[in-house]
Amino acid sequence: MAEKVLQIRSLTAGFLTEKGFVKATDRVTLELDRGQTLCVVGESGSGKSVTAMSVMRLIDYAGGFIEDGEVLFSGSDLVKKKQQEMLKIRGNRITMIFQDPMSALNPVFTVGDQIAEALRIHKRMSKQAAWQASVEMLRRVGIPDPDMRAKQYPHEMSGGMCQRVVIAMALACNPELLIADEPTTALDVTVQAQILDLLRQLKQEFGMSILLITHDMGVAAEVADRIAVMYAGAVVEEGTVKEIFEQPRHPYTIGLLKSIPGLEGERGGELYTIKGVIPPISQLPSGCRFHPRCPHVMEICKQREPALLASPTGHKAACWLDEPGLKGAAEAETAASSHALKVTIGSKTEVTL
Ligand SMILES: Nc1ncnc2c1ncn2[C@@H]1O[C@H](COP(=O)(O)OP(=O)(O)OP(=O)(O)O)[C@@H](O)[C@H]1O
Ligand code: NI
Repeated sequence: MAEKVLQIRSLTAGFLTEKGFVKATDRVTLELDRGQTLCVVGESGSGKSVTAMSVMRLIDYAGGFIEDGEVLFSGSDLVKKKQQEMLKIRGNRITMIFQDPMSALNPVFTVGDQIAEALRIHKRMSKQAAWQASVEMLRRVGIPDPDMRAKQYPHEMSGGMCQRVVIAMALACNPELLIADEPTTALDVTVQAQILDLLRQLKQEFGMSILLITHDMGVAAEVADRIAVMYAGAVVEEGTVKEIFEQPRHPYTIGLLKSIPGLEGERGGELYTIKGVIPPISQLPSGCRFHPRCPHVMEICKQREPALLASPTGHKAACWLDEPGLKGAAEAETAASSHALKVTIGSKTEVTL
């Protein structure tokens, strides 16, 4: 069995509002093997960032809190840690990068100084050693002329270059886990691909694990080992990239795959959209949270919540269609209602939906 760097168990986190406690994640369970990349995908508001913020215990500072569950990092529960203890972990053993690199950088310090600062705090390096290490980090993230660049301020660099600096900062302390929340969303497509390549390469070099959050299935196809699909605060499907793309089990996942833009399907280029909107988690429907939008809804879906069940290979889905006995009827329905749609993701994965 591979060693687990992160085990999120039944994590319920949310915010105190005028209406009381409002959940943003609902019993989220996720696991990440050491050296692997887990992508968490889902529409806006599905609870991806709140999950990440909970792992970092940054949720405490965003007006929220963890109501229940465990976040085991290398076996110890971060939920039970004091913020004082988290200071030694955050920015050191677990680091995080965000969508907007500018907001992660301080405009009044040179980028070299900012990377060096992390090393001085967490690794107690001397000023000179930290500076040298930060120039070396800039080189490793593919910044040309790192000696000169280290002396520059963030505003003197492009967005893509700044994201490289942020990655250099995040990796300087050699973290066990990197959490990346939509790290390429703000960048243009070419730069996006370069940053994804860089993350893939650095994961190998540094032997770290990555939890990557994205709403983009194409990004997940590029970098993930495993993919977890979240819907309205809950994980509805989880499996290897191959399982998710070639044998998706949850109708929500199938909908997400069908709505990947820029793919040649047999539908004349028209983009598929999942009907309806994601409900606020405070107003979840009865039964399966996806049932009002599900093209295969059955009576039981309206009444009872399906459990997230694993197949023998570990591919998990929370859907009544998987229930033996219910499956036959549903398959007949599915065959009648769906047209075959072939999509190609990048150069690797071909899926028939
Ligand atoms: N500071 C906050 N106060 C109150 N509610 C919040 C706060 N931050 C997030 N939420 C709520 O928590 C839920 C989950 O939000 P979250 O940011 O985790 O979604 P997400 O999947 O990351 O979406 P996106 O793709 O838009 O980033 C949403 O309903 C959101 O409104
Ligand atoms: Ni988010």
